[in-house]
Amino acid sequence: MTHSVDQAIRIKELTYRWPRQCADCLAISHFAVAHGERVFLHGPSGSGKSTLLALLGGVALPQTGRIELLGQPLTALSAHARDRFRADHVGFVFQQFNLLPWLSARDNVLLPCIFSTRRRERAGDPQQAAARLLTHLDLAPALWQKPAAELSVGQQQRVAAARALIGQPGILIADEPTSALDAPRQQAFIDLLLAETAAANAALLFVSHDVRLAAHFDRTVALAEVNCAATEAAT
Ligand SMILES: Nc1ncnc2c1ncn2[C@@H]1O[C@H](COP(=O)(O)OP(=O)(O)OP(=O)(O)O)[C@@H](O)[C@H]1O
Repeated sequence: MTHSVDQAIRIKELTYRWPRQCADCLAISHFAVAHGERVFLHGPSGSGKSTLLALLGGVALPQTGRIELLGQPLTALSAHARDRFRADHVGFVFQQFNLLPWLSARDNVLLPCIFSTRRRERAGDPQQAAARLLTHLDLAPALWQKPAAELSVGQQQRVAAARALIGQPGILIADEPTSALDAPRQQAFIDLLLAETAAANAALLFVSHDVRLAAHFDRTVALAEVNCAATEAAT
């Protein structure tokens, strides 16, 4: 995709309050991530990181404000169109992986290319792209045909990363993606994430508690710096 706008992620005057809560969880006047920029976002447990990612994924909608991804305002899209947009342009690595347990590791990686023609086209040969990513993530070929449910947690995390990266989405969002990996694999995982996002000029928003990882990224943001709801709740 040709990026005609300067920011991959742009949030303006956003507020979000969970149902039945009496205070906003998020109040962000401005937050943006440029194309090709790799941002490390951190904050304590309960500070709203996953809530922000749910909004960026279009799974929840803000009560006020605007979220633009690759120049597309998410709130202007129907639920179906948001799902389509996400499949085409956003790769997610979730804390809980969300792999389909009965599908093989390789078929899980190929899923975005089934749901999105754009991802399939950008992958070139999807089978080869899946093999390349799984190899870079050090998942032995003997495991590629195994159902995801029979993989270790660390192996599932790597499959989830390959699935997010296949077909070069313009935005990659990773929520605690290295929590189940040992130190050498954490490093390999982050190296691959950075290399793949650089190759695609994709924006990377990497969320983690582990601030030791921040040094790998272009910019570090504490959610409390941009979330005024946190300031209000704390005063
Ligand atoms: N479904 C929900 N309904 C109501 N409140 C919610 C819901 N999910 C999260 N919250 C509240 O929103 C706030 C932010 O939660 P969130 O999960 O976004 O934090 P987090 O920073 O991702 O935490 P963690 O690092 O522990 O995953 C918390 O106060 C939480 O209780």
